[in-house]
Amino acid sequence: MARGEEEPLVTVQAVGAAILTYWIIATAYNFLYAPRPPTTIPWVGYGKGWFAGMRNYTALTKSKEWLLAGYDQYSKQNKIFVLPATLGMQPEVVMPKSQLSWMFDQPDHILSTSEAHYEFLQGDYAFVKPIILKDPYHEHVIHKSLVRNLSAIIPDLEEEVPHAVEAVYGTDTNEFKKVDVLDSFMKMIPGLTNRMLVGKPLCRERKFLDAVLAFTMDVIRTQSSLFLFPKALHPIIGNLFSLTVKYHYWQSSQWTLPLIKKRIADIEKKDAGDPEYKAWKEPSDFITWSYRTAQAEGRHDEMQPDRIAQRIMPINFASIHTTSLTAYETLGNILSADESVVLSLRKEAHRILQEEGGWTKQGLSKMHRMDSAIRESQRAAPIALTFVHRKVVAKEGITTPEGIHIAHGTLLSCPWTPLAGDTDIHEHPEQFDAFRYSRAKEEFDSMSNEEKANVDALRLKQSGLVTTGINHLPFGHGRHACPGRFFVSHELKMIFAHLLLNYDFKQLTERPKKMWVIRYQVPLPVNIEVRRRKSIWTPEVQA
Ligand code: HEM
Repeated sequence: MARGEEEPLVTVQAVGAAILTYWIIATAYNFLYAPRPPTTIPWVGYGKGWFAGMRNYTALTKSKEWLLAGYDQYSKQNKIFVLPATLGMQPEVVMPKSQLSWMFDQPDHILSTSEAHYEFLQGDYAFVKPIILKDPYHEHVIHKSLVRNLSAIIPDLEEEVPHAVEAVYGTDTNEFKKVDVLDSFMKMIPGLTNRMLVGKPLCRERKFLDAVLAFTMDVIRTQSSLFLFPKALHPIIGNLFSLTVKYHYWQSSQWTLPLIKKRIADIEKKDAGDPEYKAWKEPSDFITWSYRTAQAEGRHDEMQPDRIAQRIMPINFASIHTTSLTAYETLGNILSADESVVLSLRKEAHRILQEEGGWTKQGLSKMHRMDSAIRESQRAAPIALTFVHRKVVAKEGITTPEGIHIAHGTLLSCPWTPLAGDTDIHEHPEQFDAFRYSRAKEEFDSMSNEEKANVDALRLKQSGLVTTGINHLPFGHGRHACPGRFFVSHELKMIFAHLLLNYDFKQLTERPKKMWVIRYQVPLPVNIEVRRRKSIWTPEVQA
């Protein structure tokens, strides 16, 4: 530099260094002040101290190993332990099986589900407005209405499933088509979910479905990225990420708002006794359920069209990825199992369809084999290491049955993956045994009445896809267990029945591989070959 020339105060390097320093300090501050489980209980991972904490933070592929080790060492002795924080995720106090019922029994003002969801899903930014997850009224609506209206939904699904399947798997009866399994379900499920949420014809509008799907991806991006940023930066970064959330919501609302407004106007006319509406029957979908529930409960805020339109989005979020992943695991598992599995499932679907003349609630409840194959897939290929989180919201904290005090703000969880693979609970848990849960039921069905009298039929029912329990947590358990699971059960059975009866599949040579990053299974691509059959499968015309 020439003499007399002054060095600029602000250089690119100086700004970069300042940002990096701020980042490190703010992240360390977060790390220090985040609610920390007591150090008096065991921690798995590299340990509890500062240095160990930093190593835990960056150990992206270790959580599974740690959780399994903690489960063997502590859960089996009925003790809690801590799964450390990795990459901005909170540390979790993992509850042993013996304390799960206690955990599920705690009231919401002591252990909160919605607070755990709010924090995990970055509710300040990820769902258009914070109120959507702060007061999850859509969950209340689904809890109250979905099961009650299932019978009406079945004929809708029966009509929608062939449409959704054909749009993705095609109708070519000559050539096998290569299909990416997860991608295929991600294309099918939104239409089916939205048949229940907004009805036909909107559930078939590709631009609307694309907006909804883009929204769900925005949520995942916002939620997972914000973990990487210090909390002090969330108002800036979170609001930036939420721009795409708002944009895709806005796109979807161009379709939903006119429909909701028209529905409300129709309902008001019907309620006012308009003679033209005497024969009008309000459609049974999420729009009507939301409006009617809010009306009955005097929730004027929840009767507004834009609020109902916003509430459609988190339900789509709760449905699309979970259902698609479950279907992906199931298809991968049944196609890589012995060929007799597909044959057995086909025989069952064909028999029930013949008996019932179409899909009915009764017929679907008799699909024991398919029910078992889906439930077994959930067990054999869990999508997350720990499930069903609860946040301690009691200001004074909570004391566990072991007598350990856990502070306000701490996260509790259930060790789902270790439970699913526990040899004390399941015989040969490493195997995918498609009919693990249906053999006893089929045996029971073939018994005489005298023989049946000696069997605990209730126990048999408890191994159904929709039955939750401390040994089976893919749909959660207790008051907050997934209210969508009854819909999912019908939806998936109809999809698989339709696929197996109308399409041929080439078997997979091995079970799809799994990869775990932090606490989640990353679905690796599974490609299958599929061809439309010339005629529906029957035991007589198999080829
Ligand atoms: C295979 C598909 C699905 C899986 C694996 C699944 C899983 C779960 C789990 C584990 C929970 C409990 C979370 C907790 O206790 O912390 C849950 C809650 C919930 N699910 Fe699902 N879900 C699925 C599909 C659906 C569908 C289709 C809907 C809507 C129609 C839905 C709506 C909900 C709602 C509203 C809640 C919150 C319940 C509450 O907190 O009270 N889910 N789901």
